[in-house]
Amino acid sequence: MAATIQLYVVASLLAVSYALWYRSKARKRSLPPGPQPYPLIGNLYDVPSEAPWRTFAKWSERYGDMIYFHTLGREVIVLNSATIAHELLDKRSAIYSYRPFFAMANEVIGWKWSLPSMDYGEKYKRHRKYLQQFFHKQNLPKYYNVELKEVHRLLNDLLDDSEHYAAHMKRLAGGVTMMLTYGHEVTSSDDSFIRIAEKGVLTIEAAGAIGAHIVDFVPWIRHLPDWFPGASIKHLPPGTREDLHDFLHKPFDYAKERLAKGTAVSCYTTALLEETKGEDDEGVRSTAAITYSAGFDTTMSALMTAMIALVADPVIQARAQAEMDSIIGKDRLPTFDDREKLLYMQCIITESIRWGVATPVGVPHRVSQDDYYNSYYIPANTMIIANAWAMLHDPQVYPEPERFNPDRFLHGEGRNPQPDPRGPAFGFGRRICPGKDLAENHLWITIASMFYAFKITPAVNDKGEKIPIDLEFSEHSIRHPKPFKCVITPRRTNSVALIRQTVDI
Ligand code: HEM
Repeated sequence: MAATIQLYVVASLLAVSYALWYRSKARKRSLPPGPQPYPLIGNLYDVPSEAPWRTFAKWSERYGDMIYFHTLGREVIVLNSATIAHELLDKRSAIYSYRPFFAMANEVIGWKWSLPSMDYGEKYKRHRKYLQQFFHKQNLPKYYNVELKEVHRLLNDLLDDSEHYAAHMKRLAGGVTMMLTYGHEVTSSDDSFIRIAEKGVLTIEAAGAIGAHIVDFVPWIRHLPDWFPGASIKHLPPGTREDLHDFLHKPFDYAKERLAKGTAVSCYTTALLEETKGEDDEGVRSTAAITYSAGFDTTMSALMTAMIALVADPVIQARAQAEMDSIIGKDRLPTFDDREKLLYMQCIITESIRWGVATPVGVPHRVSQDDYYNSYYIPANTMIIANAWAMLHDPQVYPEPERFNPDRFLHGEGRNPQPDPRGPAFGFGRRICPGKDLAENHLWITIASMFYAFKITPAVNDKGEKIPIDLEFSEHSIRHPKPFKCVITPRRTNSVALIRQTVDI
């Protein structure tokens, strides 16, 4: 009898082991291909901390456009093709709109209120609705006057002090956000709200690359008491929490106070405070703060990208100016009404969005349940990275991808325009960037106005020779063209008068 039981136990153990082995093998076989992992750490050392999107794009040559790897137990799938990203993230957005949990950024530093890192659910939907309704394409004409005012201020600043053009453009981008969000007017680069916002956004840097911190892989470390050996890993630079707190609260309190006193300038915060009648201050406060943290740096990147491209290529710049002269004439500055007619300028904006790829890997998504695509198995909770950089620099889709060439998007007889880059550039499905139309308006009116009013050329050295423009980008999670020097001169004799007239308007 005992022998029978023993035999039965051994047979059962063998059967269970075989089933587990078979399951893991079958699972492995049907996962998308990817680099060979090491035991336990997986592919931790295969993913470079600098510009991983380039490495992911290279992997496509070996593994195809859907690549699986894992690091310390976190499963990741990279999508290098816009078609696959569309199939999964757009068409199956009901299960692909979740976010991975990033313990360091969300819990340790305290960014869990922020929409881009918030998981999908009721609270997320409410916050998203707030942003979406205010920044809906149909509502944007209401904000044209704010944008025009800021752009005209920029033109005046460039006349007064063209050397610090980058600082003036920062003031412009920050100024539009602060006015639309809090009704606060930014009059100098040294504005106190901008300083608060800059410090607040910097706190995220304590997280290192998002998802690269040990706490992100071993989340329970965040619960260790500070005195516990090893807990130092979650220590933050002094002032981090205070800076983040000020960023969230100070501008919001200012707008709320002014609303109570009846002196508020109508803006995102006041409109929503009135709508929610004091029942969701937290939602209004956190979505207001996100307009700066998600919108400022990305918009700056797009502005600088378009600018450097036009400065580096005088032929493209002259062509854009000739088109503007033919549509606008010579006696007024551009307005939003000109946009539809300026087809080449529209292609410049589209090409800037493609060429610069401000957010090369966007924000990762998470799939909430097991799924299959083209017979590949996608395990529940896998992090999905849409590699916009690979999609927008794929030579099969965009020949000579490193070349800035607005003609790719020209329509007309005999032309075959290349795919619109806005999908990959602004993200997918229910998570698509809610500020995309605002950002594009901003980009359009700024670039059109600057190049209508000024001729902008590379700086010259002591010998009068042009200093070549370095078209390299700094490859952070938001890509920026490296700083460059240029000469900004009024384009026509009446340009100064046209710009100065705007001061009194
Ligand atoms: C050129 C400028 C911009 C670019 C390239 C850009 C790009 C992106 C991308 C790629 C995402 C991730 C989408 C996804 O998860 O699939 C995103 C999300 C987001 N963006 Fe933008 N963005 C820009 C400007 C703005 C502006 C001006 C605002 C503010 C009004 C904004 C607010 C947001 C928010 C709140 C999210 C999170 C959405 C969510 O998780 O549901 N962005 N953006």
